[in-house]
Amino acid sequence: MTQHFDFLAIGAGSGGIASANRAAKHGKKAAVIEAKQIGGTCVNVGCVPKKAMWYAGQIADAFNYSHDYGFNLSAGQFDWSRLVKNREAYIERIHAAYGRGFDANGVTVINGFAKFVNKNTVEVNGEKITADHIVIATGGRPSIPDIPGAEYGIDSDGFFALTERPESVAVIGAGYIAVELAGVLHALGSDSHLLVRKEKPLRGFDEMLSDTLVEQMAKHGPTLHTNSVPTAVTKNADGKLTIELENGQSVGPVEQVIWAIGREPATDNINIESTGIVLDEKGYIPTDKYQNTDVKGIYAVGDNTGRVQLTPVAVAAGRRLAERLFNNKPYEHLDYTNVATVVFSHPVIGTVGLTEKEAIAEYGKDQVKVYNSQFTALYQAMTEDHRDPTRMKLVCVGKEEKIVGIHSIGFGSDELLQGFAVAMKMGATKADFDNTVAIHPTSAEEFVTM
Ligand SMILES: Cc1cc2nc3c(=O)[nH]c(=O)nc-3n(C[C@H](O)[C@H](O)[C@H](O)COP(=O)(O)OP(=O)(O)OC[C@H]3O[C@@H](n4cnc5c(N)ncnc54)[C@H](O)[C@@H]3O)c2cc1C
Ligand SMILES: NC(=O)c1ccc[n+]([C@@H]2O[C@H](COP(=O)([O-])OP(=O)(O)OC[C@H]3O[C@@H](n4cnc5c(N)ncnc54)[C@H](O)[C@@H]3O)[C@@H](O)[C@H]2O)c1
Repeated sequence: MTQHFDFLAIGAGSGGIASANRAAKHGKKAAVIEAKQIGGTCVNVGCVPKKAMWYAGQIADAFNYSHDYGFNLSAGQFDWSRLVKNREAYIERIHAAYGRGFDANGVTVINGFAKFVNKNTVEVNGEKITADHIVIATGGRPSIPDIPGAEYGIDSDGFFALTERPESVAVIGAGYIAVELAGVLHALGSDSHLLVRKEKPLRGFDEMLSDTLVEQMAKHGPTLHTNSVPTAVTKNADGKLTIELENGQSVGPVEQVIWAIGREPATDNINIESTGIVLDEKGYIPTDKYQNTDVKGIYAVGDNTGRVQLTPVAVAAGRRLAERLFNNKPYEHLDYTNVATVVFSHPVIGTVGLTEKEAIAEYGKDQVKVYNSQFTALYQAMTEDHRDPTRMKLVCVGKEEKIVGIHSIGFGSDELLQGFAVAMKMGATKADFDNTVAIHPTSAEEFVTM
């Protein structure tokens, strides 16, 4: 018999789970269909395991500082497999918590791969399911380049599957994932190389952030190879890998090659054509600001819409969709501007709003005022070898100096940003920041004392 739901989410990742739970809380008969593991990318092969590995890197850094703080310690033998075991056990606890949440809300979980039959019907494990409202929340997957030997490399999913620490590794890419994984591997003792196609990583970020990252990487980070476009990967007799570059040079041999060159939407294999939806040229699902596709009753949220690819964005879009559909809020939608984000690099970056360049392009040079600050965080000021500068920038516009960009790199930049992002979203000016008494001694206080 065909099962029917009020609301059906294809994909139980960040967006699917959030929307289905919210629909069920409003009394709707809701279901999620998941082909792999509940929690999707973020929980299983993204934010969560990445942050656990990043914390391991932070602990390794703390060992390096410990002597200056009076301890006679060294990192000693690091057991990668124990870290992975504990990380995966934590992820299992998250799966269980999601299960309890579904039970409490009355959301049905269907395991299997869903394909559309028509705009109201999907097929899973040979069974048909219909729904009044269907949200496509299928996320994305890592891209692999089309070059000889690319298959010798692994992607971020493969990184999380590693059961041993590679002695040497080349990470290819210049975005979030590349700098995060290269930074973690370096901190945990692998001989790490980061290969970027142009002159530096994180080129879309404020120059101050990317330049500081490059400067500190040169002192104690992975080896950065700029202008390095891979053309082939070759496997040597001992199993090690060498990356051939367009400029005639090569990098390697290394034990592992990790591709971190971007992600593609998981929309190509769900028979979406049968619904009448037409994908854009990159395979993303076009949606309006209400997450509506061109077909009535079908919506899309999260990474497969080609907007900001972050978990809280998928969650917020999914929840707002359910609020709009089932809680009498016809105009509820997500504002995609000024989304704060953290790059868990070494050192960590927190950023929200416009870069200095973007602000000048949008408002004109005479309208933009920038405040910069550089200092050594007290945590590192105590250490002999790691007195790296923390750098912060406020980008302000107009006579009233409305804050349109907040950028920070250095110890604590991750945790300090959220509150400042609230202030910026509320329209704070530089004077509002100045009127706020500082919390001392912290790094965050620098933003109200510039
Ligand atoms: C290495 C890495 C680190 C990241 N770190 C961060 C971070 O620190 N902070 C942050 O905010 N974001 C981070 N992200 C991004 C974040 O994980 C994504 O933005 C988020 O998971 C997107 O959620 P989603 O619901 O769109 O898709 P996903 O979480 O990818 O979920 C989609 C789900 O749909 C399932 N699925 C796909 N097709 C079907 C089908 N036909 N039938 C049934 N099920 C299907 C998939 O198996 C998957 O479980 C990271 C991503 C990666 C790869
Ligand atoms: N901390 C976080 O919040 C976090 C962490 C990881 C991922 N994410 C999200 O996931 C998304 C995907 O991350 P990502 O790092 O895969 O993508 P990305 O788009 O951030 O970066 C991909 C990089 O690969 C480079 N590249 C593309 N093709 C290449 C090629 N053939 N050879 C060499 N380099 C190539 C690009 O220039 C780009 O710099 C991010 O945009 C982000 O939204 C967020």
